[in-house]
Amino acid sequence: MSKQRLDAAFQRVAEAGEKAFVPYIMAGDGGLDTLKEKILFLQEAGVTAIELGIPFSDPVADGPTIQEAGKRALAKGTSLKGVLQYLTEIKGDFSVPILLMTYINPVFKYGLENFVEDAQQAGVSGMIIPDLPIEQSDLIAPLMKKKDIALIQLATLTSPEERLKKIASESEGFLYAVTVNGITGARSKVNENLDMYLKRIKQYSKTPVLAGFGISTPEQVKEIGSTCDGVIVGSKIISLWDAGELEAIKALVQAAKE
Ligand SMILES: O=P(O)(O)OC[C@@H](O)[C@@H](O)c1c[nH]c2ccccc12
Repeated sequence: MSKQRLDAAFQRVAEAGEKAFVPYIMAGDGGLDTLKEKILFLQEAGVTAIELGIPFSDPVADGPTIQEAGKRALAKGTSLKGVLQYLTEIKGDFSVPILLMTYINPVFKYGLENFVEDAQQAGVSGMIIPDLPIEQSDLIAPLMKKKDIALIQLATLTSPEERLKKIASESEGFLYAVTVNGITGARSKVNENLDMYLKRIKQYSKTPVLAGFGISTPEQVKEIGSTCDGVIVGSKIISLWDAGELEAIKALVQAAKE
């Protein structure tokens, strides 16, 4: 369970000579009862893990596509507690590792210990908390270690070298390399200095390095994947799912395998 499931998934990808592909979806978008169907579809498509977003009223890092998905999920009454309860019910029906992406505020409201306990019960493998800086991660990291849940850290293009080293050495599961300065959302052009940046963090990191933000085509998956261990795609997955373009989602996942 938990973190081992994630580590094993990355190991399988590496052994197969492929790149990891982690889609982001918003929990409760379309109603929480559609979540199992999405998880099973993505598992079947061959994703490495799923980043499951918890909707939040003040999502500072999210671009328009994810903000809208969050609003729809909140309108359906989705809460952190509800998501963890639902996962606890369905966790026996799939094997793909689940990573929760939540802002820290709902976690504080929940209560740190209860949250980590319930996340473990729900079978969660890892956590991404974008507004919890590494300097403050001691608040929750020891609790998560005890429950064997990975705390995934984010590196950004503007992180100073020393901080980058700290982030890279402390990240668990994988290191999330944010590839743009700004918010989430599909972009047509890839940042030109990306190559150097990804190579640099790869040197510091003991875990796989996955690039995310602005990736939206199979070509970008291949191009960016070639300089790191895999990619994360959020906004594009959400808009393709909304449009019913499931084949295009499969093509994105497939691009990481070629
Ligand atoms: O949507 P994009 O541009 O493909 O980026 C991934 C991103 O959506 C997902 O990882 C994410 C959604 N919300 C976040 C907040 C912070 C960091 C990461 C995220």
